Amino acid sequence: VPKDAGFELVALGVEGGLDEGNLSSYLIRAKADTRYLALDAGTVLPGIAQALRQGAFADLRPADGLTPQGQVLRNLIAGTFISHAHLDHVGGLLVAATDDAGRKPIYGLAPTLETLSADYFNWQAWPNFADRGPAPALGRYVLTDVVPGQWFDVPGTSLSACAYPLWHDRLTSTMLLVRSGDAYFAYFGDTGPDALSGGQHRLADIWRVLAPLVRRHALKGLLIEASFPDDVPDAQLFGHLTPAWLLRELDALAAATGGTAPLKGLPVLVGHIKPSLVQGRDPRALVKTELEAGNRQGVAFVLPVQGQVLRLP
Ligand SMILES: Nc1ncnc2c1ncn2[C@@H]1O[C@@H]2COP(=O)(O)O[C@H]2[C@H]1O
Repeated sequence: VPKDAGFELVALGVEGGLDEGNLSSYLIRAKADTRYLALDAGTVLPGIAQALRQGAFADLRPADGLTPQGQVLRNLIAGTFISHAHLDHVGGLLVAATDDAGRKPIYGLAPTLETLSADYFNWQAWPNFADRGPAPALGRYVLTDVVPGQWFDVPGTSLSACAYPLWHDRLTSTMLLVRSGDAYFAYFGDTGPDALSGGQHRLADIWRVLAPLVRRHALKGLLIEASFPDDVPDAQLFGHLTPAWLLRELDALAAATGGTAPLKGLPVLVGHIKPSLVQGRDPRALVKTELEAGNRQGVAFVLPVQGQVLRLP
């Protein structure tokens, strides 16, 4: 294994709602690379600012008369993957678009990009910074449909990636499997458990894909959601996971790999926890406690905080 294998992740936004300054967005790069692929874009510029305050992007050199925040946005983000077009996964990209560099790819499944185009980049909700839709199409972003199960390269990086559909209530969300050399990382957009999906088996299909990678320790980690603590009833999950449902899905991954052993120590990053407006309730603490209490597979749960840099060797 080359010593520069593996990934670096920067958490730009980690929460599952309510705080528009801290919504799902992560940057990922291969350790040997300079540039990142953004994984969702709920909160972008405030997340970059927070990461800079915490010492991220240490190799940044003054360039182009830009602020450090501007350099990261314009020069270090090579493209963006959108798991689904919900506002809390695209808002940061839209707001930053006025000052982003072109032409950058936005990757997503066809229906996701069609929603982006029709409902945001339409000159009514927002100027059309995309390369399709109502004229003039400014072309700063190249909407790039990806096909489930088909690998594509991310120009400007050594990454390639492959999308898999996920069940998310009334729409399709996406898992992106990211690859650099023989190192893999699985980024899950919002998803509910197979058992509540009305007979779909999106996660089971994905566990079958990931199992051989887990078995030979090529999967360096995964990032998945646990939106609500366990006391939220199934009928109010709206296509999301709780710790109990996530733990059951990890059992399914273990079964697909042929046992618990390969999962020991696997970094499982957990995001999209929804803050609560109820006095005294701390969903983040509840989710963490519930995950640790039920950690039958011995994975390494991590709850990233905004601005954190995570290294996955
Ligand atoms: N039927 C519903 N009733 C009330 N709230 C909902 C309903 N469906 C979705 N939501 C909320 O709307 C949010 C949209 O983003 P999320 O999927 O993260 O989480 C969803 C829930 O918090």
